[in-house]
Amino acid sequence: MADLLSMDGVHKAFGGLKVIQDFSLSVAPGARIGLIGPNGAGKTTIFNLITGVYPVTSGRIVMDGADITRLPDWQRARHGMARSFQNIRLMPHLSAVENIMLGQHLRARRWYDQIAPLGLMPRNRWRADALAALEAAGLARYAAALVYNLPYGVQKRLELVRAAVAGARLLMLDEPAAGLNPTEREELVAHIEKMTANGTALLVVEHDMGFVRRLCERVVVLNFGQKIAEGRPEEVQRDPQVLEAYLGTGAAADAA
Ligand SMILES: Nc1ncnc2c1ncn2[C@@H]1O[C@H](COP(=O)(O)OP(=O)(O)OP(=O)(O)O)[C@@H](O)[C@H]1O
Repeated sequence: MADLLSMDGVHKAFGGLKVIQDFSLSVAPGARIGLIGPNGAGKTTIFNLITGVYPVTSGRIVMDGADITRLPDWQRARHGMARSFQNIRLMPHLSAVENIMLGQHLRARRWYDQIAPLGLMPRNRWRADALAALEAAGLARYAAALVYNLPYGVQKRLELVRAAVAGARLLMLDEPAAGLNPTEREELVAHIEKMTANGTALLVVEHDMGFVRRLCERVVVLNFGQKIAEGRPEEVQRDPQVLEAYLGTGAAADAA
């Protein structure tokens, strides 16, 4: 099957500092991949290179057959990638349903969606669709609530609904489990599984290996900007190079 996303021989340097070296990655449609590694290994930089926050120094990034290496970030989003907990941050002073409608706006491609003034027919249709998406996600009771009044775990789930209505085929989650209690974490795992059951691919940066094991069938390990291992979570966790990379860090205990 053709890759949804591929990175080929990607390098990134900030001045003289080589942060990513010869990194390649293939994400098939519907794949669920965890990106792990010690602090400062380059995980967030990989997300920034995929989404176009930073240009690559060299190498190539292809999304769904299109070379996106030199595209600005907003054009990359149009190719169906959404990054949660960063560039699709919720608007706290809008209601849950209004936040979901912002996601729909991202997807609006038809001419009448683009030009119709807010408040007319498309807006009503978007509201109905947004309510349906909240209902399907089990979050309908929060539709009218202002986001800043909602529990953190619910806010994270709302971000996923928004990415889904924006038509994301690749969902990139940056430390989704951070700051969640065990119950919220379980709810988030169940929710992510539900939101990606339609074949949305998942790329997750996460320190919580339990969370990664639950969600991902494949794990890529970065250390000092280089890929040092890739495989099923249980294989990768036994890899001597991976154990070495984690030695002496807080994550070593999780990875063991
Ligand atoms: N804009 C920048 N300018 C200079 N150096 C940068 C920049 N962004 C990241 N770096 C450096 O790149 C390296 C990788 O950072 P990155 O944030 O990608 O790591 P990470 O694996 O996400 O770490 P963490 O788990 O701590 O979030 C670090 O040495 C960092 O200081």
